[in-house]
Amino acid sequence: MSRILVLVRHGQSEWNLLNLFTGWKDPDLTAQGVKEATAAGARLKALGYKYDIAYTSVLTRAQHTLRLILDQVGQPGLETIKDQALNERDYGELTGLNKDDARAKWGEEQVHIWRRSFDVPPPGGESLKNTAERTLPYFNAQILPRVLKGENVLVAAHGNSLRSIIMDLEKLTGEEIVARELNTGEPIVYELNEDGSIKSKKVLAA
Ligand SMILES: O=C(O)[C@H](O)COP(=O)(O)O
Repeated sequence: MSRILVLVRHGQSEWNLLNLFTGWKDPDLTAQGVKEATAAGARLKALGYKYDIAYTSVLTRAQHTLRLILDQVGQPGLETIKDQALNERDYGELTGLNKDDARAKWGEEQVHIWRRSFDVPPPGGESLKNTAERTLPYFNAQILPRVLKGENVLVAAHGNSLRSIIMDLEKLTGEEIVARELNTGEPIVYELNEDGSIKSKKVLAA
């Protein structure tokens, strides 16, 4: 029984490339993002796992990443569940703004607090803590039980929705998780024990 859980942030999106706060907006992958997702799939294929189910958000960049990975691992028809609980954190009024323009307007420190504090939400948006309040109930009710019963599960989602899940899995503090950067298209492969603790963890870096 292998109990594999793969978490992967989508490949580079059009708005990542333009340096815009994205949140719940729905840009697709860039050509570079397509390459990253395809390469992530090839690295997963080399591990040789077969997956029982996949989960993703309702946003195009995560779904497209998942499709490219499933093609690579030879499971293009795998059952996939899409849920907005896995969406990126909502960036509120920052959505669509250039990150450098936002720093010029509100100051470097304030923008850093909005991006990397645990519980200070940007105006009208979600903090990482607020994001965890929707991702974790979903993860613990829908995704984790499938892994614990011995299935292999792939999750393609977003920097901050995945951070909130990683925080819980790895038992990190708010301070520790906000310091963790997730690269686009870089799968993290966990093998879990029966009680949900981590047996092994591999980061499949490019
Ligand atoms: O929504 C966004 O803009 C990014 O995907 C993540 O943003 P961050 O680097 O500020 O967490």
